Amino acid sequence: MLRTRGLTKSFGGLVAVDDVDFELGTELCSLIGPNGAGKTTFFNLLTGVLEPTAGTVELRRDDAWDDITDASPHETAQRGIHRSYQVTNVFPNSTVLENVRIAEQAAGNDSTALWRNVDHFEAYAERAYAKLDRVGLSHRAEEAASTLSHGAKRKLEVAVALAGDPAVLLLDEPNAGVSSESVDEVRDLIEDVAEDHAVLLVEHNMDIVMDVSERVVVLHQGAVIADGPPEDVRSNPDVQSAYLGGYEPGSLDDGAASGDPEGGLS
Ligand SMILES: Nc1ncnc2c1ncn2[C@@H]1O[C@H](COP(=O)(O)OP(=O)(O)OP(=O)(O)O)[C@@H](O)[C@H]1O
Repeated sequence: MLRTRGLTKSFGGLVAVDDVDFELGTELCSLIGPNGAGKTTFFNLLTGVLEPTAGTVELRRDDAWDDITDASPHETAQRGIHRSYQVTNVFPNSTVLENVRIAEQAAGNDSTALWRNVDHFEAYAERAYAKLDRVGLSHRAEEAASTLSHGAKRKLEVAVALAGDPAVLLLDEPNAGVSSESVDEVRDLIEDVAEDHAVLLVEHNMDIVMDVSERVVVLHQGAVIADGPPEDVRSNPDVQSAYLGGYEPGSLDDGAASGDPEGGLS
């Protein structure tokens, strides 16, 4: 579906992503690692936000690999790689539905014609409504996005990322800042969208990662130090010393495996 070869990004003397060979299939794969490991930089390279120092990014289309290393963020989105952001990134004064409809319109590459054609407008609104339904927000469709709780805004972000029906979804900490009562809903949402998308998930909550992932890739100082099923990664001594630090399922209340050296979920 999506692969990198020798992908590298340096910022001056700092190698943030270091010679990464990675391939994402039709699966739910999590990318984990301590703060500063290079996860966000890796997402930025996959989506054209940053240009790599070296290496390639390729997307599978039919039976061939397309080189998208130099594609812009807009082009990568058009080609079917969508992303949700670590920081909430919605238009607060637009309605919940408008936020997704605008994304559907942008994905449809129909941004000017749309305003002249009522049928198109309604078709996009319908698709947007379906996305809201999927994330459990259709009952808030007509409210301003600013009125949503933080957790509901994260769901809206996922709905925006679903707009245009991408093949690949990159979810950057969809659970960040979500209240503890809503964690299960976010987990269910991640599992649901993985039913029909290839998903690469960055998530610091190890209970979620170990529960939902088919595969876990661990970055440390920009390099991949482990790649495999969650149970293998969890027991990998290199991963334990670089990141997990004694993590046991359900131990998050103790602050283990939070990615934050001082404990607690970041
Ligand atoms: N634009 C930039 N200029 C200089 N250094 C950067 C830049 N972006 C990231 N870095 C550095 O690259 C390294 C990797 O950062 P990155 O944000 O990718 O890590 P991360 O794994 O996403 O961390 P977190 O879990 O805290 O989000 C860090 O040392 C960071 O300070």
